[in-house]
Amino acid sequence: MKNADRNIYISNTDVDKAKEIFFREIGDKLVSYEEIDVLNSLNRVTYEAVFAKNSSPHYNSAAMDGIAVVAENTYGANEVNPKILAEGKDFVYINTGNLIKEPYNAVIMIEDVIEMEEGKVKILNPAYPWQHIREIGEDIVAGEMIIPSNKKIRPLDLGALIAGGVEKLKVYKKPKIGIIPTGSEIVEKFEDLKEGKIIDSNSRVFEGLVLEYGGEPNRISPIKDDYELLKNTILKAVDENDIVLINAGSSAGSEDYTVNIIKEIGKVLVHGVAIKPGKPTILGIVNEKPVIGIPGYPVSSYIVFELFVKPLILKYSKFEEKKEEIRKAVLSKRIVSTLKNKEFVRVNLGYVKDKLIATPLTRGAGVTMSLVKADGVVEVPQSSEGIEAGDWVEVKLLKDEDRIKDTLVSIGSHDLIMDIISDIMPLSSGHVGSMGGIMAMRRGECHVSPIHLLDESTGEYNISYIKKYFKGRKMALIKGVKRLQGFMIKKGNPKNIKGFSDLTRDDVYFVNRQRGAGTRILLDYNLNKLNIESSNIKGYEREMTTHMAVAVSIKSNSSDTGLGIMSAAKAMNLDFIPVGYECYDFLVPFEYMEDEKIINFINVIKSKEFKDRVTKLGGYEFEGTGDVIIVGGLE
Ligand SMILES: Nc1nc2c(c(=O)[nH]1)N[C@H]1C(S)=C(S)[C@@H](COP(=O)(O)OP(=O)(O)OC[C@H]3O[C@@H](n4cnc5c(N)ncnc54)[C@H](O)[C@@H]3O)O[C@H]1N2
Ligand code: MOO
Repeated sequence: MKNADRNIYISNTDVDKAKEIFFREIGDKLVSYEEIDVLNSLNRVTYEAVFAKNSSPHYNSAAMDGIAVVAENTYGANEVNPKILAEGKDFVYINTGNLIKEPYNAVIMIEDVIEMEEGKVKILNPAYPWQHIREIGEDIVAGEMIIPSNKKIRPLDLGALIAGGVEKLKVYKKPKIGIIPTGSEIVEKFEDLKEGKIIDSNSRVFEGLVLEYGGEPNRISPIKDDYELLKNTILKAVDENDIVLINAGSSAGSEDYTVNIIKEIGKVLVHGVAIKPGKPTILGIVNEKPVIGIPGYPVSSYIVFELFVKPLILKYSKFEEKKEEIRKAVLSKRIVSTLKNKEFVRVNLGYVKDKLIATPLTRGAGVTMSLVKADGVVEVPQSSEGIEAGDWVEVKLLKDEDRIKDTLVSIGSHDLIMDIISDIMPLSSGHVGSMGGIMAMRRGECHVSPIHLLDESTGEYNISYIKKYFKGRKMALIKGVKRLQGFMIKKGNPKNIKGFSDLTRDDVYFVNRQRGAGTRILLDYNLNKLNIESSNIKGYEREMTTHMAVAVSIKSNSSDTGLGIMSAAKAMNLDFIPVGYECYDFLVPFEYMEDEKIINFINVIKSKEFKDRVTKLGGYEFEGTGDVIIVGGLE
């Protein structure tokens, strides 16, 4: 395919400008209402105020179980001169809710009625008119407004509408959203998931979001990249829906047809928005209906949905938009950005003292998990080339702030046990290596730093580093786990790797950890000891930030070996050559030791549940786990 046939001329329209162009074109013409049965009205939004047809109660009714009497006939009753009443003449028995018939005008509770012979009762106190009677309209008076316009009907409102005799009412029409997943590689069923195929997850996310925002999703099965087929599918969807979403095929691939089809059958208002992720967004109109081409990557598709589709659905459904909760936070890790676009960076959040700390998550547009794990989103403006660690940023909360307040913030070395801890207690875990953790702790940006730093002169772990970097400050080291470090290798060890000296072989490709990672220090320590030049190791410069990333690199044949923990090797079904146990401990400023989050944390790592689950990972030992060593301060 020639470039001329591809859509390589994607624009870079500012996001606010794109919204303005799009929403101006759509206007209000599509908002409409329908009259529906009250029984189907839950969660719908009223188009106009609803007034009661009937009063409730619509007859005078007994408010208590007892007898109905004529109040005036009971006057003068007292202990000395009780009144004797005859059934059928002076009173009738009545239950709560029963109709009060003429001439009765008061109810005496059964507890105050003394039964005598058949058909006779005695009362010791008079009744006053209308006592224990619910009069007509006590609750709702016919003609009274039950709920105003633009109100979402809750179960309680539904009750009041029915009580008020409302049988039908006008509500905003739910917008129908046609959802078209596209791509020859996209499959719907797990059994079709062969190599090169991708399961359609995006359109399921859209379905859920459409429902949440008050629309009616009409999803179809994924369709192949075929111009005519896609064109006809879009035309049909436009015919049957109010808004049409086409997922993937929005960029410059040889089979990205969407933009040309919309051009042919309608109008493309914008192709290319200055956002990351989400750049190749298409905003178009076909037969006066909005048609949106949403980029295929899952994170891109979610962000584009939230930016352009959500406000559109809300405009029709009149569901109220939840107020955005914006907070100021300190960034714990640098974000590099470009001047080309506004970037949406997913972050973990946690409060350290009164400071909200934002730790950026992976930024790849394909990493759905960065959204699943995110507590908030930081928008890096187009005018910014990045944000430094320690800078203040604005963050939009995605989770409840109370939960964020309960979250323990950990920044430092990565280990699989952090996932287990975060499954037992709220934990935000940033992976920047042991030294990165120490730096973050010095800046006051975390409660704990998992570290495993080998002192090359003494062979001891962690203590000397704490003394060096926290001079004069009282720190606590919570003993964590002993974990087995070693070489991860492919199953069966096809390259016959035995130890560090094999790393310089011509046929061995190594994958390294980032500078400052404890595992990197362990490697350099051993290379030094054995007089091995790092420049002779192929792949020494390739840095990964987690053990699992190293394991994946070996598993996927990008490299032959790397240093890492046994549990990561086991998780990826790799073989493992042990190098030795190291101490993976948790550094905490002494003043936080009373903090409930730290107390909880210690309880968690001492717990049987934690130890059982970690043991299953393989390669861990528990020696004094949870014990506290005080380092520094006034000794
Ligand atoms: N030469 C260029 N290449 C690309 C550009 C560009 O400007 N020039 N833009 C890149 C960006 S940014 C994005 S975002 C993607 C968007 O691509 P498309 O919208 O055309 O989508 P595809 O290429 O078909 O798919 C991308 C990715 O998403 C997966 N996918 C698609 N549909 C689904 C679904 N329903 N559920 C889950 N995942 C889905 C698909 O398999 C791909 O992995 O283009 C870049 N390329
Ligand atoms: O715009 Mo794409 O969504 O950055 O990956």
